Amino acid sequence: METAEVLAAEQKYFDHVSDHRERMRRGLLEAPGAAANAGAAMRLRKDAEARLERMGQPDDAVAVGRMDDEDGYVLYVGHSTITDDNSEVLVVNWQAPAAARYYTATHADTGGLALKRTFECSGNTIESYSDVVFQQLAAAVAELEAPGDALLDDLNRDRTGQMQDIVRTIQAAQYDLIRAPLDQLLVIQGGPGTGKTAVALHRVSWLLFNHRDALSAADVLIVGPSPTFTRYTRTVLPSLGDISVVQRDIGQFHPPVRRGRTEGAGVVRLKGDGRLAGLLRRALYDRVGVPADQAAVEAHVDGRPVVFTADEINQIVARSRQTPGSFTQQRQIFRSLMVNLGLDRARERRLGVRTPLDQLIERIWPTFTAPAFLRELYGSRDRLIAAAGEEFTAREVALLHRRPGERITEEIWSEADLPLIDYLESLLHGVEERFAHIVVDEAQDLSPMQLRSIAARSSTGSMTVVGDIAQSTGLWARDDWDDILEHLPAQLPQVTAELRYGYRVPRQVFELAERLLPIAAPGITAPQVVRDGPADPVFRLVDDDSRATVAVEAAMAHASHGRSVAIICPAVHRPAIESELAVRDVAWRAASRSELGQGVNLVSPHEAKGLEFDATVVVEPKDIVAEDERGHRLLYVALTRTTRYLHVVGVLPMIGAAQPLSLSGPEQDDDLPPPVEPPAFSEPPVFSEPPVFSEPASLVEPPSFGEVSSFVEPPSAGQPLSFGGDEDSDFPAADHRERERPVSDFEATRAIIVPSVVGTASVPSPRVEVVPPEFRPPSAAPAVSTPPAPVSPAPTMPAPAAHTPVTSAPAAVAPPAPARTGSLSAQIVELVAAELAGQVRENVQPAQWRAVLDRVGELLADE
Ligand SMILES: Nc1ncnc2c1ncn2[C@@H]1O[C@H](COP(=O)(O)OP(=O)(O)OP(=O)(O)O)[C@@H](O)[C@H]1O
Repeated sequence: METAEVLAAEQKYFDHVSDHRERMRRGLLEAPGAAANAGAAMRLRKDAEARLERMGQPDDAVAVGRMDDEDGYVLYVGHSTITDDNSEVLVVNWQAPAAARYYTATHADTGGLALKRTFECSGNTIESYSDVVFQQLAAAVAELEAPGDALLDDLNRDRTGQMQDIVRTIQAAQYDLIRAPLDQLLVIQGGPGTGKTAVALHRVSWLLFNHRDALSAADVLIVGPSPTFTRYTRTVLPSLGDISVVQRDIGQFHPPVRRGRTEGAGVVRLKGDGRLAGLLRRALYDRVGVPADQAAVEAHVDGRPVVFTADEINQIVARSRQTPGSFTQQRQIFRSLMVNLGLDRARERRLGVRTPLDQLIERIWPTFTAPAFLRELYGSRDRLIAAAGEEFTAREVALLHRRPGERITEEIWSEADLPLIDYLESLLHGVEERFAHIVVDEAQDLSPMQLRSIAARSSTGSMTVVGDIAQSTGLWARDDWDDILEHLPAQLPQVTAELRYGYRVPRQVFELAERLLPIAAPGITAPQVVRDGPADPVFRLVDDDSRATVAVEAAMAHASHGRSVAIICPAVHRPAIESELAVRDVAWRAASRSELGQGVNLVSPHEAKGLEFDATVVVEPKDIVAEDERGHRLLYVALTRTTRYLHVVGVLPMIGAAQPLSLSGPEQDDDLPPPVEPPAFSEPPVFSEPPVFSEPASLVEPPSFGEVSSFVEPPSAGQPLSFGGDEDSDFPAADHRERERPVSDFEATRAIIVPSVVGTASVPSPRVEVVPPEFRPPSAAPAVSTPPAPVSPAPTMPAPAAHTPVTSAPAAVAPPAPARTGSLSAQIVELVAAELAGQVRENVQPAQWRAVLDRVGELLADE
């Protein structure tokens, strides 16, 4: 079939499915109103809300792709299952086992698939498609290893400041991690842009769907490094239909306190140290018991003194402390034991014991709030010394000591105090909110005390921990995952996996950034990038006066093309950049206020972690390097935030005398307005000899960051300095299409695209006309805890009109069978028994019946 015919046929099918989706939507909206009772209505409403969310908007594409097996059976894959009037499956949910082959099929193991088609849509209108023809793969692998058009199109799209789902183009290696078993602590290591965050979020959605008996949205916690990051990622799960997963940033685990104290690096580092847990615990229990210098204590019972010896009380304290539970629970035990003792002592006067003993009890075993306790502890050198024991030096104790605020309400807390308050809170009261699965993103930077906060919230030890050692910066920069894992739960197997292909950063940019790796993170293998970008990085030499102007103009030029652009700027240059933006009346967003989007964004190198933009302007690399003990890693982070364009703006030497950053020459064409005139240096910059800029960037091999003298060659005598090259070609053409770069062993080529060209005539059109009686999942089924059952009723596809008409009549919806083993059957029975029975009695309308039957069909299809 010709491309146009295929498109027309597919569109017809999409329209047909869309009609059914709207019918299902109406049914869902009406269903709660027909429930037999309020409880049933609430259940139906909750279920309907989640399904409506997953279903998406009426103009969203009904499917992301389709697969045809070798027998010509066809199944469409989408965000949600859509069935027709007869409960035949038109589109199957991406998380369902039946959809697995769409993601797992490779040229080496096709799983019985002949073709995989991925659609590019605008709304529910198909704009193009790309086909993977598996039969041709093996022969073509050697010559044509490249990512597919669908993936490239997704990677090249404009960024909006909100992360998008990747259901359409999940790669096989990513899919393996998405559906990895629940009962483990899975570490996903991967370089910048390898899809760690995307995989972790899709994994949550997959787990929720496939373990719905054991896991509900409320059982899952996602922890990000900052509010900005959480805002950036928080729309992905709702777009997958998972609306109520708890997403927090690491600074949110504590009772409400006033934040804003700044502290020196030494203090911050010390407060993150795992030894603090021991110190706090000792300090807390140091407050319990009869002071050593007292042999006895006296209480008054009905006005008469009653004496208790220190020994007998301390024995009760010891007994109470042996009982498992929080400080507060142990205090309850202590209190009841003391009351009994008091009653014994005042046997003849049984009344009146309670009030006076409570005062005594409070003296021996005081009650605290976490902030109040910590405030007192910081304020008392003696208490700190006592709790420090042999584990801390005098200098460390001095670092912790501080003058408390006048009142507890006036106390200002630092970020490093928060995990300590949280830990104290857990000692005092236990952890109220615990989760069966926790995702930790950007885990490589977390302090032991932060990791402890997270670990305390795990009820099972099941976690997905993602990060990149090469991007580990800050005071707790790590070189090894073991340093992180030792603070996380160990009751389940700890499994480490790696993502090896970089999807975000274009080749030209990554070739620059990866030169930092030998210094920044020796031993870490760079990810393999999957595509070329539209332009080489642009280097702009500036002086102190022109830096802000050049950076802002570069950003404005990109913003004028509707791109999201980040000025990644070290703190020392931020005021100048802000005032330049103000002078030019440029509206901009601050990552520090969690605002990200199209146009100009101002982002610190630390805030940039995990984020991405269409273009980035990295300001003064040497000052980024100076901003962190692992400054080269921080620069690596900054350089790897762009999906397309990179500008580096700085004075020479770019990252310090010992590690010059390469300066390249003229950039590729762009239709953007010419950038600002490069600064005119009255004298050569820091080097004795300035570098050449006259050659195209692509010909100038950037030097290694680690080499002292590997700067590009000096210009020939008399040659004018041409910073940034051809002034009219500072930006690449806006519509310049990124080139596909052949990548050997690219994971997508496990399902390699042959020929990955939209509608190419050489692709034999797959047969879609035969509607099989059933579409069975592959025998190599995904690793879920229960083996996938054959789909029933069969998710057959009624062919669109342009296709050969359906040859077999769709099966009627069978009445729900009695409960089999397995949750889905149970759910179906529950639906039918609890809802339908009631509805029948109440003369429910056909549309409402349909909603329930649709649900039954979906459940069966998903199973
Ligand atoms: N299979 C895929 N299909 C389409 N886009 C993808 C795929 N995998 C990753 N991406 C895209 O690549 C970009 C980087 O992904 P993500 O942010 O998850 O990477 P990361 O490994 O977490 O990066 P970082 O280390 O910088 O935090 C995102 O835009 C994401 O949507």
